[in-house]
Order: sequence, then structure tokens, then C-alpha cells
Amino acid sequence: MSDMTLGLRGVSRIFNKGTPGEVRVLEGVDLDIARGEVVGLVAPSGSGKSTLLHIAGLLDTPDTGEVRIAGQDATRLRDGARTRLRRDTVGFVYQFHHLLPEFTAAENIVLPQRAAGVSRADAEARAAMLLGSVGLTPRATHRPGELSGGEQQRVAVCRALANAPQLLLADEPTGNLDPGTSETVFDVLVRLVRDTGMSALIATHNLELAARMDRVLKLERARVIPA
Ligand SMILES: Nc1ncnc2c1ncn2[C@@H]1O[C@H](COP(=O)(O)OP(=O)(O)OP(=O)(O)O)[C@@H](O)[C@H]1O
Repeated sequence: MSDMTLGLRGVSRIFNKGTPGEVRVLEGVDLDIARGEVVGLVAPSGSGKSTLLHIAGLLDTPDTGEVRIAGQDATRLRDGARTRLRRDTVGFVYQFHHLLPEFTAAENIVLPQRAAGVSRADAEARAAMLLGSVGLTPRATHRPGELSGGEQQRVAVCRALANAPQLLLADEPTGNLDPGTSETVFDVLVRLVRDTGMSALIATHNLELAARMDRVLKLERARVIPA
């Protein structure tokens, strides 16, 4: 098994190529994340953070370059195989929770497991365990609209970890929260990542939070470099 959870080689992404509106967002990006490594990504708004995370998480494909996840070259896979690799290895946390409003906190964590073929009993047990680990057992039957912003985001963290991904990608996971709540959600996120030994790439504007990670990178002039 590869010691690298994520490897990008020479990744470029150019929107509206060859037109007056051409945007060169990523150019020749190289990035490796080792197993168990927690890496911060600090980048100004509009610099290509989301584009990079989408490519790393197989939601978008680069114009050139290679994306390897868990030892597999994703750029060579057909759509169905890419989707399966994403489902089995990557978890996402976004700035806004994107929980399904009509389902309870527990159901939001059960559903991705059911989609991956886990039995209802096992999925419910894992959802209960995850909610317990972020201090939300008393909120398991609440719908997202009945939860605070910090609680919603803690549920979103549990959902991202539902299928025990090898790689967690987080795009400003606390960007929508006040400083105190942001701290709590961030602590929960990093603790769960460390406890399970997964790798993470966490984009944040918050330099204090970024400093707690193993390594901090920045995105500058379409390249990823040490911060
Ligand atoms: N589908 C697209 N078509 C054209 N341009 C795009 C597309 N997606 C992103 N861009 C442009 O690429 C640049 C990077 O966008 P991206 O969303 O990756 O930035 P970001 O760093 O995540 O910004 P923010 O922090 O504000 O979300 C921006 O200038 C954006 O306008």
C-alpha cells in the first residue's frame, strides 16, 4: 500500500481556455499528503482553493497532470470507477453544512453508509458512535433546522467520516462560525482525523487554526508552496 494518500503531479486547471475570459487557476501543481498527515491550505479568496480541493476529491478533472489517491491513478479511471474511488476514500466538509433538511442528524450520517452498501443496523450504530464522539448524542433525532450552526457543522464532520475515508478534504469548515464555535468544530475535526489516522487537507483563512496542523501550504500565483 502506498504511503501517500494524495499525490498531485503537474496539475493544471484553466477555465475558458483560449477565450478572453481565460482563468489560469492552477498551473503545474505538485502536492503530496502522506498517510496520517494533516495539512493546512491558506489562500486568499479567489485563488483557486475550491478548484484544488475539487480536483483532489475527484469532483473535477485537471486539464493536465495526474491525481493519485490511495495509490490509484484517478486520472486514468472511467467515470464509474472514479465515483466509487471517491465514495470509498474521500470525505468532504464544506463551509456550509449541506445536510439534508428533511432528515435527522443521525439519518444524515446513515444515508451515505447505506449508499455504500452498509447494513441499516451497522450504519445506525456508526452514526450513533460518531455523534457521541462529537458530543451530540442528545441531538441525534433533531433535524438540521433545529440545530445551531456549530452543531450542524459537527454533524457535517460526522457525515464526512461516515464511510471511514482515507482522506478528508475541508473547504473553510469553520468559515461560517463565530470564533468560539469555530474553535470547537475545528478541535472536533482534527481530533477525529488524528484518532482514525486519516489524512486531511484543510483550507482555512484562520492562521491560528492552520498553525496547529502538521504542515501549512499556500496557494499563490496558481502554485502550491510551503507557507
Ligand atoms: N467553472 C468556472 N468557470 C470559470 N471560472 C471559474 C470556474 N470556477 C472557478 N472559476 C474562477 O477560478 C478562480 C478560482 O476559483 P475558486 O472557487 O477555486 O477560488 P477560491 O480560492 O476557492 O475562492 P473562495 O475562497 O472565494 O471560495 C476564480 O477567479 C473563479 O472565478
